[in-house]
Amino acid sequence: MKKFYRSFTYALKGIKELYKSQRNFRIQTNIGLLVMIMAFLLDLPGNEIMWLSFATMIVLVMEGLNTTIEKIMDFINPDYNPVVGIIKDISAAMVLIAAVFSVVIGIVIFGNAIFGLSSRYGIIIAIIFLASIKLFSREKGGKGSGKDD
Ligand SMILES: Nc1ncnc2c1ncn2[C@@H]1O[C@H](COP(=O)(O)OP(=O)(O)OP(=O)(O)O)[C@@H](O)[C@H]1O
Repeated sequence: MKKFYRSFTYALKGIKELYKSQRNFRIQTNIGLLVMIMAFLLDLPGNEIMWLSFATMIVLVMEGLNTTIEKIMDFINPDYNPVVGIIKDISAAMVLIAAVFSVVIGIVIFGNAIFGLSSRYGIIIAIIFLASIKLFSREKGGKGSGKDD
């Protein structure tokens, strides 16, 4: 039990470090808090609260992972290196994907609860995002870079 308590305090230290050093983590925490307060005030059903909690937490988890990867890369290779750049970019991309997922969940749930909107608006955002990935990642050959590992 003592060991569990110690691990918990280390984890809290990590959260404190993330909150103090990462602006994005602070913003995401505040948005998450707002989302949860709104869910409470709107008295949303349990399954919607679960989706909103999942969406909020996954963004915070991905931001933590992104920060960890950035710190590891800066530690093992403080100089400019294109591979480090690619690793950091991909790491940031994962946060963006989680954020878009959260926006889709937010639009579906709050859109319906506040404005009576159809869930289709959430689907539209997801389609636009996924289509944008294809559109902006197109190479001349039309099938990505052809450099898959
Ligand atoms: N050592 C490096 N070599 C090559 N490119 C890098 C390097 N460090 C950063 N970059 C590029 O700059 C971008 C931003 O990196 P950085 O580590 O500053 O992330 P950040 O999101 O600004 O971090 P922070 O959370 O500290 O503000 C990376 O996604 C990458 O494209």
